[in-house]
Amino acid sequence: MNRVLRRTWLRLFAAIAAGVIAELCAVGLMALAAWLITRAAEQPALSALSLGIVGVRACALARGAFRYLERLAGHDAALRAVARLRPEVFRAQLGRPALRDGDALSRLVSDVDSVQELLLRCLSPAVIALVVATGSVIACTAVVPAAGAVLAAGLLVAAVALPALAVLSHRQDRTAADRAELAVAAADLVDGARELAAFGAVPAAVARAEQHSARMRRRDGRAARRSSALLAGGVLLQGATAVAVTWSALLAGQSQTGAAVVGFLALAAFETVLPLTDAARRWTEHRPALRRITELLAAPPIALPQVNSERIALHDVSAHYDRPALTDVSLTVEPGRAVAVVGASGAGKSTLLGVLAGLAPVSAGRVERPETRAVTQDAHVFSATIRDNLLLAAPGADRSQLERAVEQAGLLDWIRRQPAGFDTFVGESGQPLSGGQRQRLLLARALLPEPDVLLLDEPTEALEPELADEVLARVRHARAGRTTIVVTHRLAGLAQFDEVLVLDAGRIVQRGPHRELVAVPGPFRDLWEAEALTNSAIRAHDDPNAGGGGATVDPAQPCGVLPRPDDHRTRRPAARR
Ligand SMILES: Nc1ncnc2c1ncn2[C@@H]1O[C@H](COP(=O)(O)OP(=O)(O)OP(=O)(O)O)[C@@H](O)[C@H]1O
Repeated sequence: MNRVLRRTWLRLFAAIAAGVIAELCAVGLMALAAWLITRAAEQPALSALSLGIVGVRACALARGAFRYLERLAGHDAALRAVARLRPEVFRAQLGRPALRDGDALSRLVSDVDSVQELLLRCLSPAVIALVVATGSVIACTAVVPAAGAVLAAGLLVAAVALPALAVLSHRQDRTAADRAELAVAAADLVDGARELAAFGAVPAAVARAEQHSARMRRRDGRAARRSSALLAGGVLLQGATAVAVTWSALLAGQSQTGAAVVGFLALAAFETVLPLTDAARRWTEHRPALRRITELLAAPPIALPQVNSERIALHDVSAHYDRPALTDVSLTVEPGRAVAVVGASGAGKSTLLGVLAGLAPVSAGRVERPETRAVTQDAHVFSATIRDNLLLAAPGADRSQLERAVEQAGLLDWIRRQPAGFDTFVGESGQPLSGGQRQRLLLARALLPEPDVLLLDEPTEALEPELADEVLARVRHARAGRTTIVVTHRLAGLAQFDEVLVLDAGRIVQRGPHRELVAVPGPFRDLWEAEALTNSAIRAHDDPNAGGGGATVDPAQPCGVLPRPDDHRTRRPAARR
């Protein structure tokens, strides 16, 4: 953090210096004005007042000019700091666990903005207040020592006790949490409107959102009352201290002029110190953001995978999100091999693919890999034509290449049926695609540039079993001789792969050609047998005359879908997104 802000400190120092001069001028202006008024009441010769008149004028002009300079230099410094910090923060985030939701992402953006707030509305006012208050106390003490002590006491309460109360009051303030809850409730109402209506749950959901809103209103009211009380307390303290300072000056034998000068000086000094209450509240509000950014920047950089190898090799690679997702995985895939990755849900298949693609965090170990193309489950379909979506991967591809890619992905017939063909507009603001169409479009886009290494995460998950097998077979055929790694839940068609990796709880528990894995007892064989039993039970249910019991496992036969105890996706026709 310091490294990023280093070049900012000088500008910020200049801004603070300008702020200090502006506030000292404001204090001087008040003190001189008090002197001028009380001296004028004594009706001296005009020449006796001229110095005071010039002084008031000079202080007023200088105060305005230096306040302007302070704003200019302060905002310049803060904006430069934020401009430098933002790319650093994004860079630090690269390679770390992906932020899972928009809220976290926007926090990353607003966290950086908080630094600007902290510099301009907390740090700068605090330093200015400290210097000006000290200067005012010294000046007051020089005129009347007793009054200086009273002023010091008053300022101390305003600078310490009121901000402390503001911090305490802010800690009790749950407005931010309430706002977040209300936002979630509102998002549920909007996004889930159809489901709520279908289940007759709209009134209950609206009532819940209204409860949040009412609670927030009540808490907002309480917070506003607390902050007004602190404001009023500050103003009362300011007045009481000014009166006490004036009084103590008179008691010390000062003239009315001297007493008025220190009294007004005290009033002006408070003007600089009272904003500390608000600064303290802001500090409490923005400090967590500063902590998050400091931690992110201080964390050691994560080594990104090396992209200079012909083959893919993982050496004792581990990957963590908030808990381990891959543990000590070692793997070599020579160029041209076709590898299938199977395993239960949450076994770490997508993470492994992400590591191979350089998209998932590596917390230990070493990755060697060539340039890869990866199709992740949440790959994006752009609001554009089918052609534009495809050309994104290979801008120079001609029509026959486009047709070949979509044919391999099993989408050519559907595109031909569209009136606009390849010019059909799809995506957010275009024609809605079914899960299977979307998935095949993404697959075609990945196949189009014919990459040397292609990583596919469940590329046929949303397709009907027969079509899924057909598409996978076409992909294998099209990719013959090129490295292809496919995460899949379907056991059918695995015989086409050179090797099958079985993952369990983040570790590779078995690997080898399909025929070898299925021939020996082990995790893969268990999955295979379980699948065979499931399939025969389904067949028996569909056709009671066919007989369902006593299923035998024939390693030569495809099994269908890999069973997962908690799996709902095998029955779900649409893609996850
Ligand atoms: N971005 C993430 N942040 C935090 N945890 C994650 C993230 N992605 C995956 N995980 C966790 O890592 C573990 C492995 O997840 P992964 O998606 O790799 O499994 P998978 O075998 O592909 O599962 P599935 O078959 O359901 O897609 C899981 O426990 C999952 O909850």
